[in-house]
Amino acid sequence: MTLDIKICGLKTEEAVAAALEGGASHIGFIFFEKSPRHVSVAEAARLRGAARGRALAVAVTVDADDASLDTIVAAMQPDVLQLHGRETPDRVAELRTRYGLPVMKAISIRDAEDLAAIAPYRGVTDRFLLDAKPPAGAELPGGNGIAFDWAILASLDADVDYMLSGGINAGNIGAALQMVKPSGVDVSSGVERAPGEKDPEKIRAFFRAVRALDSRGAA
Ligand SMILES: O=C(O)c1ccccc1N[C@@H]1O[C@H](COP(=O)(O)O)[C@@H](O)[C@H]1O
Repeated sequence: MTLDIKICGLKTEEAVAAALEGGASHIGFIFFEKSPRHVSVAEAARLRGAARGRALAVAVTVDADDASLDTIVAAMQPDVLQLHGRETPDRVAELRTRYGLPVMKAISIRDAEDLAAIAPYRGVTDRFLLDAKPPAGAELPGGNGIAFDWAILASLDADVDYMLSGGINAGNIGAALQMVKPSGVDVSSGVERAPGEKDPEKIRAFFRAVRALDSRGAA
């Protein structure tokens, strides 16, 4: 199975181009005003245009209301909705039906007990995004550049389809994929030069690191 790679928090044409050239399967746009990666709906719509047919565009939202989601979906036409807040299973099911789009529900992980949060969403989310739990007092529910202990995932049921997220970068992707077998990985601050500023060279380095694993049959 090929590993999906999502480069998240894109704000510039240059960064989108680097992600597409690297072979990203997904590109993510953040609709969360407190984030340094926040983009306007119009900008995301423009940037995702370049990727149409090359990578799936993911709208990342945090407890967004229907009016905001209607605007995002109509203007940007995402391929996937990433729900990165406290959306309940009922809300996830409702949004999946309302927009007819695949949904990826983010679950925050710090300890093995956090895996219990997965079960209520089985059957209502198309895929999980397993991300590190933000530190106490953090403003952002994701994009904090923190990895969790991937060994925790050893007890996960084999049929849980997930992207691995949280503090992934070119330097640790090899170790991560030796330990766990996600269907995809999601990278944001690990390919930045400063919060919210993607570094095309770091994006390229990330893809080189994945390809090196691929040639050893590890990805
Ligand atoms: O990146 C953000 O600013 C963000 C804001 C609100 C919700 C989610 C956000 N990012 C998501 O978190 C993962 C992990 O980020 P990182 O690699 O640890 O920096 C990222 O891929 C986004 O999906």
